[in-house]
Amino acid sequence: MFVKVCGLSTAESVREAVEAGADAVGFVLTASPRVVSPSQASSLLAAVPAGVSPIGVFRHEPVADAVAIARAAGLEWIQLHGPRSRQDVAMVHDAGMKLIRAVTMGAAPEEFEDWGEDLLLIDAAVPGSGEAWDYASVAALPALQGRHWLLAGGLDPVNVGGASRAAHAWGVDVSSGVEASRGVKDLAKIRAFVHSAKGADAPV
Ligand SMILES: O=C(O)c1ccccc1NCC(=O)[C@H](O)[C@H](O)COP(=O)(O)O
Repeated sequence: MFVKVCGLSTAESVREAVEAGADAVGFVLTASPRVVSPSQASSLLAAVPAGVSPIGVFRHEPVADAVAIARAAGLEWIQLHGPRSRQDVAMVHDAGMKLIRAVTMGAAPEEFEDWGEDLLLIDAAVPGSGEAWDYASVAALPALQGRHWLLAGGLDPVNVGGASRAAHAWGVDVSSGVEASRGVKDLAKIRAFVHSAKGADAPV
């Protein structure tokens, strides 16, 4: 199970996610209670070892702006929320970067198709809201079969196992569910989430 922990803003929280076994860490570079500046994100990279992917998260920014900001921060991966096109995916790759394309669980069927992104992320209606949804509703979508995609929205250390199994997810992403209060990460919850998620696809 691939695990991404998002909305990290301190070196301690990055280290906790990495030591727990996270595969990716997310830095929010758009309007959010979790926002970090490009220079803060750049500093946090010191706590990210090779083999763990640091990802810059954007919402309404045009692709060119997101690419420029991520590049200034030293990031090679970006995560784009908001309405996007196949041309946007190509622009990210033409810039030499990798892409997580985020769609909401109620998106039109064509948005779940493979547009060439490196990973698809299926989220609640409002990103970073901590809002749970009917995870099983995407399990049988033909466009997802055999794909690498991340489940997000309202996950926490307790529900991640059942949610990922219900959705047939390849990986998971969390932010609110590992916080003590909005925008403030809880180190014990980060560790518990990564361990729960990593154990979720083990035989029971
Ligand atoms: O975290 C935010 O505030 C945010 C703002 C704008 C775009 C994306 C944002 N977060 C993305 C994520 O944290 C995750 O990809 C995902 O939405 C998980 O959210 P949560 O339900 O809080 O676990």
